[in-house]
Amino acid sequence: MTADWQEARALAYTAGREAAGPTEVVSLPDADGRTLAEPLRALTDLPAFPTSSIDGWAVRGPQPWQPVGRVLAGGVAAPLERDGTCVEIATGAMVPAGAEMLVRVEESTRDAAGLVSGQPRPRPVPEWRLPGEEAHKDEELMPAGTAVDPAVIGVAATCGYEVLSVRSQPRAGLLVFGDELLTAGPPGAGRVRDSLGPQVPGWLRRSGAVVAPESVSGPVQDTLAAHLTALRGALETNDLVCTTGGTMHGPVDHLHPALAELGAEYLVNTVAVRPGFPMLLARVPGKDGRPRFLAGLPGNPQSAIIALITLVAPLLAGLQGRPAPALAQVEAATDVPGRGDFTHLVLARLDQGARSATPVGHSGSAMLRGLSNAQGFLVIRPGMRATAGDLVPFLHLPLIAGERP
Ligand SMILES: Nc1nc2c(c(=O)[nH]1)N[C@H]1C(S)=C(S)[C@@H](COP(=O)(O)OP(=O)(O)OC[C@H]3O[C@@H](n4cnc5c(N)ncnc54)[C@H](O)[C@@H]3O)O[C@H]1N2
Ligand code: MOO
Repeated sequence: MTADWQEARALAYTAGREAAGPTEVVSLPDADGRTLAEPLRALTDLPAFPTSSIDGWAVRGPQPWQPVGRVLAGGVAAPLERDGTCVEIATGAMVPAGAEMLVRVEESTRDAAGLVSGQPRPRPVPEWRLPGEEAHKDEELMPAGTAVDPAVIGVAATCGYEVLSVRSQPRAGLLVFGDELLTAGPPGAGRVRDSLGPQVPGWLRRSGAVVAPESVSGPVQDTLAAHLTALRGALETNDLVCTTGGTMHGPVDHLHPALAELGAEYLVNTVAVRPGFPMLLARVPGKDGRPRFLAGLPGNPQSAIIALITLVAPLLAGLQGRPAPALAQVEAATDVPGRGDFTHLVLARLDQGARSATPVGHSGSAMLRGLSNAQGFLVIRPGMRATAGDLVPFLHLPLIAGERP
């Protein structure tokens, strides 16, 4: 049955969550781009000890102060036991017990006898960082499901972690269907270039999947036998197999018959969205007991990318244990028509501040020029239309920062 667009996204996400991959323990550098499988907790107070934020003197009692030692970053300071004494201290060094103030070196003097005088900066602004100022021991700093980026890795290192528990990365493959497709040279004489084989792996990777080069193949011959062989092979080694084309019921559309042969269970079979209507998502039992997924992307190139961000991106988010991809809200810069009972996804370009979006040209479902000029889609829900100035949901393409400024 045709699913509502929002429901289809939710179904895909839930199916992914239910099949989320096992946990792996990886080194901090290898955790980049992965997802926390457990909350990240502070292992100690942070800072773990009172830490000088200046180069100068740690002093006790009234001045002048007799220097009795020196403490550098990395050292353990002996306590200051008597009034009228101080130790020389470096930025990052542990403040000795007994110290009452820190005096900056440039705000201090030494007399001929070596005694130090100076003006400590008045409290409550101490010149040192107090234990627990940034985090308390066992405090949750980030929940499970957090995407690991370089800053998260930095926090984990600050806390003292060497490894992180992360979700395994879903492995995805791609099978391109269509005897009319060329893999080299310009289109003509009834044939078109395959524009999905070269681009879909990039979108999958940006959505968190690992795509091995040997898991991308096509064009697969337009016969049921060839489809079955290719699908069985791809499902052996991948958690998710995307196919392009053949989602309809034309004379050489073999996807549905192949799914029947494989005993696949449809989670979504057509979505009330324009473009992209014939997209599908199915689940196939894996030999190891874990389910495999099959996403059928329609052949029209823009429709295929819409199916990717409608079904595949939420599925991959679920498989990685991440939150479902959220919609933004932006102002429609112009009037945007609806599509009756269908959700209308309208390729649009965000303005500099990403507050408003303007539909782009060349956005037919068989075209890709508009896609390469947009950051995502304005979402016009069934029965709706937008008037310039209305706040409208916006679905981002999974672009990396800086890719479409
Ligand atoms: N009788 C009907 N026919 C069609 C309907 C319909 O409702 N009734 N819907 C149309 C819509 S909408 C779409 S979308 C397509 C989806 O069809 P398929 O998924 O079966 O895709 P194909 O027929 O294989 O190809 C459609 C179109 O896309 C071109 N194509 C396919 N793969 C690629 C590729 N990798 N790179 C570039 N271009 C590709 C293909 O040559 C066709 O032009 O069905 C409509 N028909
Ligand atoms: O639904 Mo088709 O996917 O409009 O081009």
